[in-house]
Amino acid sequence: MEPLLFPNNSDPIQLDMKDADVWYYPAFFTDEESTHLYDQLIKTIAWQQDPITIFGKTYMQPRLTALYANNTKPYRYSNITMHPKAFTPELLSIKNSIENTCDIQFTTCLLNLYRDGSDSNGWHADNEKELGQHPVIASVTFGEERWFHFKHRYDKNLKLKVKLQHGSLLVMQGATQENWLHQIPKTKKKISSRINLTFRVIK
Ligand SMILES: O=C(O)CCC(=O)C(=O)O
Ligand SMILES: [Fe+2]
Repeated sequence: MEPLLFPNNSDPIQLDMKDADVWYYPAFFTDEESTHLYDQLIKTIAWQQDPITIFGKTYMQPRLTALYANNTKPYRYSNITMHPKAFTPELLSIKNSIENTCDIQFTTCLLNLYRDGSDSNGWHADNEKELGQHPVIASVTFGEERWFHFKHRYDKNLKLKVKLQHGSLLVMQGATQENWLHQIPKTKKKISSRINLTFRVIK
């Protein structure tokens, strides 16, 4: 798979993906802001590790997660039901910055903490019923860079990977979740932690 390489600036790049609408902002937040936000989020978020059930088997999730929102609506995926906590000041400020760009009001943020290269997120689409049709998912990275893989659900020749940089924003919208799956694979490299925030609208 050919990796995509990007200049280090804040101009958005539309990924060349059939049946999808995906934008990448390599440096949405400055390096300094990103490091500050990483340090705050590591300390202030209520990170938890939940058991998940996939095809009838129960495992511990290979990463830590947390859910925050401006309402009390639960989010259900992989047989887990998460109940949100109220947005923290840092989450509200990040949400505000990306809302100005995405022109949409997010209700909810699902956070992931990949502690090292053995933490991962398997192939899936963000297509839960409560996200509605054609959801906008805005995904922010702080800390270690990780590869983000896409594969088309029906045209098996179509795949690509993007290295999500410290301070970057990836926006998936339109029919992306209907037609593509995504994952964060494990890596054998000795790497440190990555925080990911995915802002969503829960109806
Ligand atoms: O960590 C990431 O960049 C992806 C997270 C993700 O796909 C999800 O939480 O649905
Ligand atoms: Fe996802």
